[in-house]
Amino acid sequence: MADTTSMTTNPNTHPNPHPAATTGTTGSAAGGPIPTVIADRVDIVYRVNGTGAGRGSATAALNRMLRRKQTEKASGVRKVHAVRNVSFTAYRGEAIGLIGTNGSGKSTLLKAVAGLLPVENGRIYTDGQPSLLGVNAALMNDLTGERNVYLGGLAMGMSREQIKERYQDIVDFSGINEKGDFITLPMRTYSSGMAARLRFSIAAAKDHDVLLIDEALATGDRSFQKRSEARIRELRKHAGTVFLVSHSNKSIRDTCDRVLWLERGELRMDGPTDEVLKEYETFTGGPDKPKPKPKAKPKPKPTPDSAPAQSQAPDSTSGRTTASP
Ligand SMILES: Nc1ncnc2c1ncn2[C@@H]1O[C@H](COP(=O)(O)OP(=O)(O)OP(=O)(O)O)[C@@H](O)[C@H]1O
Repeated sequence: MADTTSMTTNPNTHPNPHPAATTGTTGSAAGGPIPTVIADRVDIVYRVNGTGAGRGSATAALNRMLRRKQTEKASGVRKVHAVRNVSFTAYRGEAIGLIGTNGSGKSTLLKAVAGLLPVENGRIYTDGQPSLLGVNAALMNDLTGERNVYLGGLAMGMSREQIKERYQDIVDFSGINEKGDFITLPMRTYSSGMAARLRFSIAAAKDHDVLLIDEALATGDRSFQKRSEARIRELRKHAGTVFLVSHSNKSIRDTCDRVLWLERGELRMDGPTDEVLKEYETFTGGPDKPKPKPKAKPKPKPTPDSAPAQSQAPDSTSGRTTASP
């Protein structure tokens, strides 16, 4: 089984295996664009235990251990082939959107680039340290926002001094304290949007070689999304590479100049944002416009005949659930 591999400093050691796959603006040094991530015919397969009879029970687990020599299927292991034969090269200074319908393999691919999942076949070469910022990034819910800023900062390799220096900026960027002193409350008291904002703010406090963002922008409100998009553009300027997984075509359009479209684990398209989104929107049945508000139905004019019928109709409050105090 192959695994994520660090690139050597000499790019010639691992020449770009698929130069034609790359488009868009690329950060470049005197010698040309500098590759930061190369995925070379990557397959990623999950193995799910306990799909046979007696699933989940201790006896089933014991049986599986004893019947090691049996085929995976017979011992109740099922394979999910999440990413199939995917190749691309990302360069410094690029912001790359990862799109695809649910279950198409976006998060899986991102985790593999971060080195958190092994690949079944192929190789992933990365230059520098990739950092995955997911909505489920591992901060501790029982700790205050403040403690989590330190925890997250330390986890990203920042020193205490650096975190202390940037602490106020992180809190201000997150907007957590806009509605009160929430930063001193445990994170479990935050709404999902607030928690995602704090995670993004912590991750964005550092300049990353390769920053992998999984849907974090979707949870913030519009003004936070704008700040985040501006920060992503800044990160790119500092010669990093940003990958953004999102179901919001608008976020992708505003932030990325190149898009990888995955479908059923396969790389369906790799190209400039507009081109790929155009095809994707045709595939999914149109751009992701905000849903129009349902128009209020014009009330029928009361007539003497209809009046009794109207009084029979359910009133507007029927079906509503009222929260008990
Ligand atoms: N831990 C896991 N164990 C087994 N299968 C998994 C696991 N995580 C994901 N999968 C499967 O891998 C495939 C790709 O999932 P993945 O989460 O990467 O898709 P995605 O494109 O990020 O989806 P979404 O847009 O819904 O977040 C799916 O078929 C999913 O069921």
